[in-house]
Amino acid sequence: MAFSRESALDVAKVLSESLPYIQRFAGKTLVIKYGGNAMTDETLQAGFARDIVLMKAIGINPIVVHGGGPQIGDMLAKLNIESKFINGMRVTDTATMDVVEMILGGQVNKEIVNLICEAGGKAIGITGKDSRFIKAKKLFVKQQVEGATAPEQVDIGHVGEVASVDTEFLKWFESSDLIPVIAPIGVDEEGHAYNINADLVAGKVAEAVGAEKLMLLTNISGVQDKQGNVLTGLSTAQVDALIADGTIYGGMLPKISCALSAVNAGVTSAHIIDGRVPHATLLEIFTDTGVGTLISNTKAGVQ
Ligand SMILES: Nc1ncnc2c1ncn2[C@@H]1O[C@H](COP(=O)(O)OP(=O)(O)O)[C@@H](O)[C@H]1O
Ligand SMILES: CC(=O)N[C@@H](CCC(=O)OP(=O)(O)O)C(=O)O
Repeated sequence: MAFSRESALDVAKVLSESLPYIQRFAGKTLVIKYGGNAMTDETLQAGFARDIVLMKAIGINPIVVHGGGPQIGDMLAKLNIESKFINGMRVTDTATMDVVEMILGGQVNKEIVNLICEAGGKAIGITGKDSRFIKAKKLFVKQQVEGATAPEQVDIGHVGEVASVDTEFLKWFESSDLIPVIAPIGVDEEGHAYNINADLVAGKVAEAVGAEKLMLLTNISGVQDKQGNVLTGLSTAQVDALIADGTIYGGMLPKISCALSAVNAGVTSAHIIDGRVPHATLLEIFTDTGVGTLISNTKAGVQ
C-alpha cells in the first residue's frame, strides 16, 4: 500500500507510540475468546485474523478460543431440532451433541484457522479431545422450579465444565510459530465428549497458562446497567449485586463468572469487549482507554 508523505509519517508515529505496549506484552500470553455472535461480518473476521497474526509477529503468544452458539443454532434449526438454554447453557441431548461437535470442531474451527492462515499466520485447530488436553466433567445447572423452596440441580445432557487443562501442552505453543485455535469441547477419562460454554474454556485456559489478559469478544459494547450504560470497570462485589437484581443474565452470566474466576486465579486482567468494533483486540492492547468492561478482583473496581 502506498502512503502520501503525511500519512506515512502518521503511520510511523502510531508505530513508534506502540513501542511501550509491544515491550510490555512481548513474550506474554493473551487468551482471546471469539464469540459466535462477534463472527458475523466478513471484513471484521478478516480483521480479527490479521490482528492475531500481528500479535504473534511482535512476540505476543495469542491463544484463540472460539464459540459458535448462533452457528450451532442455525444447523439445529435446519434439522428441526429445538435450541434450548438454561442460565446461558445449551441443553445438549445426543443429537444436539453431534451437531455441536460438527459445527464447533469442524466448520467454525476450520474457518478461523483458514482466516488466520490467509493473513499469513500458522494456525492449528484443536478441540479438548486432541491429546485430551481439556478434561471435562458433567455440569449441572441450578434452576428455580415453580413451587420449590430452593433452586434445583438440573441435568442438561452432554454439557460439561472444565475439570483440568493440560498446561504443558498449551505452553508448548509459546515456543512455536503455531497459533492454537481451540473449539470448546472437552472429554472425560472414558472419552465421552462434552459441550462446554466457550467462555468457560477461555477462562480456564487463561488460568492454566497464567495469561496476561483474557479478552472476551462479544456482540455488545460491554456489561451494561439497566439504563444501557456500559460499566467500564467491575469488581466481584458489584458483579454479585448486578446478577442478584437481574441486570446480568443469559449469555453474559458465563462470561462474567469466567472473567472473575480468571482474575481471582491470577490472570492480570479480563475484558469483555465489543467484537463489532474493527480491531477491537488491538485497541485493547495498544491503547490506555480500552474498549468495553474491565473485570478486576479489587473490591473498589476500576473505572
Ligand atoms: N448486563 C448485561 N450487559 C450486556 N449484555 C448482557 C447483559 N446481561 C445479559 N446480556 C446479554 O448477553 C449477550 C452476550 O452473550 P452471548 O450472546 O452468549 O454472546 P457470545 O456469543 O459472544 O458468547 C448480550 O448480547 C446480551 O443480550
Ligand atoms: C454448553 C453451551 O452452551 N455451549 C455452547 C458452546 C458454544 C459457545 O459457547 O458459543 P458462543 O461463545 O458463541 O456463545 C453452545 O452450545 O452454544
